[in-house]
Amino acid sequence: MDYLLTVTGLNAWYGGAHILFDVSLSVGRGEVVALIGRNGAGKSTTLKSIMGLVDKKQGEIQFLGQRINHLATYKIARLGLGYVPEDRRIFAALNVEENLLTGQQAPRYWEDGQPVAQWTPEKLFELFPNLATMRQRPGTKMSGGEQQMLSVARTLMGNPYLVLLDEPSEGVAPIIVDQLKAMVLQLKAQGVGVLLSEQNLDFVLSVADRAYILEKGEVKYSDSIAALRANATVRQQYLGV
Ligand SMILES: Nc1ncnc2c1ncn2[C@@H]1O[C@H](COP(=O)(O)OP(=O)(O)OP(=O)(O)O)[C@@H](O)[C@H]1O
Repeated sequence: MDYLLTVTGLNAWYGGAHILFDVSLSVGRGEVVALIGRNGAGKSTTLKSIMGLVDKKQGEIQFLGQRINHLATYKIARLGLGYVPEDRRIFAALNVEENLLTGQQAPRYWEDGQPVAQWTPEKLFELFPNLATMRQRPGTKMSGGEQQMLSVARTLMGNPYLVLLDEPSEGVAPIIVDQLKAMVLQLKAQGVGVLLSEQNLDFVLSVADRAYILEKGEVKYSDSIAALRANATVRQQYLGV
């Protein structure tokens, strides 16, 4: 498989604290890959490192065959790597439509000339019907789950080849979790890659193709979702479920 993203031997530090130890992973076109592990395992740090948001790191990160290790975050985003941070970061003073427009980027094409999934506010309102009912609502007057949807939708406005999703289901009502699952599957169907950090195993089992389990900053297990589903010992040992 041609990978959209490959991470090889990634180490990361916050100040003097060594957090990630030789993390390697890959995500292919149309592939949903889960990064799972308990609180503090290093999932967010892995995604932040890929996006150039961790000051000190070592290792190799390639996106679409290009080394992105030393690029500024905004340049990485403009290459078509979308990122939805755990804390959502929507613009509180802007309404839903205005927030969406801040994420807008030009259409993109795969190497073979096929268009990458191209998003407009109207298409996103079909995908997230809740947002369609609050187009003029400011960010301050939205629930956490609605903000989560908006944060994902704004990232999709950049027509990314690949999206990094940091714990999208955390603290979100079940009906919105269902919409987020459907969204991930729709991205996959359109060939977009997804790297999903999640603690919600049900979410992972519903949408992912493969999974990596992180523990204390190291990849302890990596296999297909079918294998993870069948392996109660690994699930119990690393995830406690
Ligand atoms: N800004 C920071 N400064 C110092 N240490 C940090 C910082 N952010 C995270 N850490 C530490 O790095 C480790 C990994 O955290 P990280 O947020 O990547 O874990 P996670 O798997 O995403 O967990 P969670 O679900 O709790 O976010 C933890 O020990 C955490 O305390």
